[in-house]
Amino acid sequence: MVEEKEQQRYTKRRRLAWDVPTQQEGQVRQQPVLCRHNSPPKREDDREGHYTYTLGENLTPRYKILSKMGEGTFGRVLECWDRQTREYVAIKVVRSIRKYRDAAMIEVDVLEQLAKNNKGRSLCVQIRNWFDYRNHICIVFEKLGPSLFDFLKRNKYSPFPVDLVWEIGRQLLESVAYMHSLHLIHTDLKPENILLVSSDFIKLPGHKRNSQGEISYRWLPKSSEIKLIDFGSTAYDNQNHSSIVSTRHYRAPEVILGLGWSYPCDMWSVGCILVELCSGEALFQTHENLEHLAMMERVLGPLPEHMIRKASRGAEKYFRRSRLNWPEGAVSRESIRAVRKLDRLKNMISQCVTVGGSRSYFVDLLHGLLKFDPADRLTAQQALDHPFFRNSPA
Ligand SMILES: Nc1ncnc2c1ncn2[C@@H]1O[C@H](COP(=O)(O)OP(=O)(O)OP(=O)(O)O)[C@@H](O)[C@H]1O
Repeated sequence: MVEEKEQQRYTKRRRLAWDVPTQQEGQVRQQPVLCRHNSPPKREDDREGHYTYTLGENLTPRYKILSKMGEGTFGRVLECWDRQTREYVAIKVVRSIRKYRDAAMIEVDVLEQLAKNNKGRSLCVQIRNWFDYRNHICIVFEKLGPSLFDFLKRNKYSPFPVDLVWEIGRQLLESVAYMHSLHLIHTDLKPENILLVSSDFIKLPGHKRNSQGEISYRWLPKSSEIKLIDFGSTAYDNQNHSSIVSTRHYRAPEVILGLGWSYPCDMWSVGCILVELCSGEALFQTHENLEHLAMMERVLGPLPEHMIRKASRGAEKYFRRSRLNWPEGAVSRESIRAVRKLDRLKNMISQCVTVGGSRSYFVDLLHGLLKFDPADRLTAQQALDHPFFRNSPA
């Protein structure tokens, strides 16, 4: 499922989710809907087990399908009109394949736990309903805005201002601290799974001009309020954690080395996300374990020897005489160049954050989140108590 996820990220990166033309939606809304409250005739699912639908038709008599909002490994997310509550909702229609149906039921269970109090409801996407329709588990969510990834893309991968990173980082850590307090580990934190609550944004003139001398514009969210989504890979603390988890770029070293993982794997992902928001680009742009570890060493220094010694059978091949087999083991010159292009964390951040005081706190926080040894990594609560968050960046 994880390998599929890695490929998915690339389809995702090309996909326009948030900027789907509204014209399409508008056309659909104007179409007369025949048999308003009937379900369409039953059709075959597509080859991947996705539900086949046409915009404007019903998903059960209650929901009318308006547009496609996104797609992931588990299924498609459709914008629908809920005739009963008279509100727009986002419905994840899960693929009709056993493993995804089972994972969806775990997601429903997790969502119900998260929604037990106001805090959870304000930090994580709210589930409104769920049902089993034509062998597809359908999870009805409150409708949220674009993901942080959509926003980065919209801004041509230019960095977020540091005060926005501060606001987003604080809320992200609060959601993760809340999940951890319920003994839940998200395991798939990434900018695609963090949604802005509102789709409203403002357009500001940037400092730069393009090659034709025109001013370039940048978009900023009107509200920085965010919520976590996608609990399909969430794990309970009491499970055996030896499998490969997380989308590649946000995957912690203990996962790659096969050392087993727990709450700290989420904290590593948070560290990678904060750097990405600040620089505009994924910190570790790689598809391959040895290159990934080499990138980590380039940015953060050498891996601790005790972690190398404990590396699983599958990961031993990345080391020679207790050190990373790099650059000797590199698959290509491009790979060596990609690693060499990276700078130490402190220097990377200095280029993106110019405000002196918050910069040194930020670097210190990131070093705490990106500690190789999961036992030394900051917990979500410790990160929230870090001076970076105790002092306003402005
Ligand atoms: N409540 C929501 N409101 C608006 N958009 C949403 C909502 N939930 C999901 N989406 C959109 O649908 C996309 C896919 O959703 P989600 O990540 O839950 O699916 P998935 O199949 O579990 O994905 P993954 O492959 O990452 O596990 C999201 O990236 C987002 O763009």
